[in-house]
Amino acid sequence: MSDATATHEVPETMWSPTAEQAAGSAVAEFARWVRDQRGVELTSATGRPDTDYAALHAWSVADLEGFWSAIAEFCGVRWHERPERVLGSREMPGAQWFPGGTLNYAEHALTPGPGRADDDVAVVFAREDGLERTVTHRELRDQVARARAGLVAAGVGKGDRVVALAPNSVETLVVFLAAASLGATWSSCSPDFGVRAVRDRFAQVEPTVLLAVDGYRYGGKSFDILPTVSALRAELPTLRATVLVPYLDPGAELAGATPWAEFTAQAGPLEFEPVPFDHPLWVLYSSGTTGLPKGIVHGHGGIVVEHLKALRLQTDLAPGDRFFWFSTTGWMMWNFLIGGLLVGATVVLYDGSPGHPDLDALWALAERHRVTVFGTSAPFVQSCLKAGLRPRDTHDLTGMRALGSTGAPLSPEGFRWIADAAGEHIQICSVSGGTDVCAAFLCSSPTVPVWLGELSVAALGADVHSFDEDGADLVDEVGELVITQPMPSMPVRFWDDPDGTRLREAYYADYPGLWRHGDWVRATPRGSFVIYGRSDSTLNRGGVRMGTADFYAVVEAFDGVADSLVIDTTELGAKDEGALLCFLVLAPGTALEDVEPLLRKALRSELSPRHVPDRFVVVDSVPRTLNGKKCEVPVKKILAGVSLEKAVSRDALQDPGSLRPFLELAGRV
Ligand SMILES: CC(=O)CC(=O)O
Repeated sequence: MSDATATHEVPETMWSPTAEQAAGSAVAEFARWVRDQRGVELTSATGRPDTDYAALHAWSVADLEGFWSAIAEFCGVRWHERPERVLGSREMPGAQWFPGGTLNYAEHALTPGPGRADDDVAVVFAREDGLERTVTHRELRDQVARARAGLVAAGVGKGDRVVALAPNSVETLVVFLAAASLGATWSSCSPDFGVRAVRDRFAQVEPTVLLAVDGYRYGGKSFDILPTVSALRAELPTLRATVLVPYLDPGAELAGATPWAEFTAQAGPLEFEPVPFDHPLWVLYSSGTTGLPKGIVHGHGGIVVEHLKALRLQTDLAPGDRFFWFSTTGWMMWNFLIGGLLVGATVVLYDGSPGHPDLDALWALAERHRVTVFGTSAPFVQSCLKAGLRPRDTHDLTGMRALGSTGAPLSPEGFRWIADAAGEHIQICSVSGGTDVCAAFLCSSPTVPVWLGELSVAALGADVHSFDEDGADLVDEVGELVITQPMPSMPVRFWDDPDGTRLREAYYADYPGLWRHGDWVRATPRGSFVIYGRSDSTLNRGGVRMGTADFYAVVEAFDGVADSLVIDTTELGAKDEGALLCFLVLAPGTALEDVEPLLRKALRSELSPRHVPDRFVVVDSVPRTLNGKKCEVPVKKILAGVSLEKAVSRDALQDPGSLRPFLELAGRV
């Protein structure tokens, strides 16, 4: 694959830790700890092995057992039964982590530890209409114990499934922790999901209890979802109870449902069922644009050690920090966000539109609640940039030390905007991984600089490679992102995939025994990475292949372009065979004639003449999944003549109507 943007020069440094910051970080403390406690002498050329991330990473993948056992001990994993060893089998798929060990996720989130006192705030909750609430660690434990008693009364035990059609709110978190404490398995959908999308997910896991709200607020409007909840209950015959949180209307009721107040009326004991390391903690779902969404099962232990590592070491999160990431309960970033509790940080939950009443809302929230680590998506950064926002001029963001971005590659302009408009003191943590591992393969470290347009490092314990088609390593060339050794948070299995066929097909078909993630990536000689988009939606122009992220970075840098979607129909025998099509959502007041010549010129000079689209087509909106990802592959299929039903599950989309122009183009309406 060629890479038209790679200059092979070291890009501008956007942020760099001071020597004191680096040495004072938890990751440096960990490096000193492994030297002192485990006798690991890191091979470092810098003279400061504790802040030499490359040396630590090299050890973490050369000695997986040593590394993950050190993480478990350094981060204080609470074993009930101690594991016999770290890795039983290391074969992928099917690696056996910490066999014999038992533990419980909820115990890690709820047990007081150094630096977190009972009366410290565990959770800050804010809703877009101004409703706010804080919950201390003591209150959170009490609430979880009550919900646990409620679940027990409903007959929930180890291995049962508890599902939630509920927002990013305190009640949702409480019931998740209560379910986990019992060894029950959790699954959640955001309340804006339609009945079919929720049924396609929840019916698979045959839940015992459903947690639901009466409605939600988004973009200044209230949405009553009681009809959805009723319809859903009718489709889930295994349900023994529905718990209703009166989230919008304090008087809301649903026949046959247990009101929240009644469900949590009993003060119960807070106990933690010890479960095996790979016992199902939750089921997440693959984006599910076609067929039934795949249920990705993660284990208690895998998530505990992965999130401890990611949050304590890579993010430097600790008690006293306030951790925010904009997410709904239908995206894995919710699961990652609440992991802040594992390291004693305060988690800041936000429910609503990130753009209501305007794009300032989350920056105001960050100031009001003194957020220290602020997470968002690359499209949100792009929107703020386009809107000309300068939050540093209107808010005190001096306490914000890191800004995380994910969901799509963050453009170089996005990096510049964060430094310029939010603050150059902020470490830009562009991270990439996926629902599949509920984690990032590529991320940041408090000991490593941030280079323009790059993800600073491969995560510790993640053996990340860029491979060519023959499985040879590439440096400074774009290849397939491949993980060559097991990680503890890889799926324990897919739901209802008894012989593992679907799991193998999803990740292990191309490079047997190795995890192919489906992203284009360039590994730089500095140890940093650049993501070029999904490898299954490549732009292939006369053999010159490029990820779509490059394309969007050029096109969406124009003020007149609000959103875009690029589809290369070359390889699909599509109706428009061989055409590169660029769909544009134009900003108000912009005409295609104004921007098209400029876009052609910019794409020609910044990418290549082959990447100038054959046609630009104006559309009202870009089809996105419920998690906000652009539907490149489904649209490509529609244009190739695949039937709508096979190309995409309409209920998995934010706005199924957004498909219409593509169906028209394919001559289907
Ligand atoms: C960490 C991630 O990879 C999140 C996402 O983009 O879904």
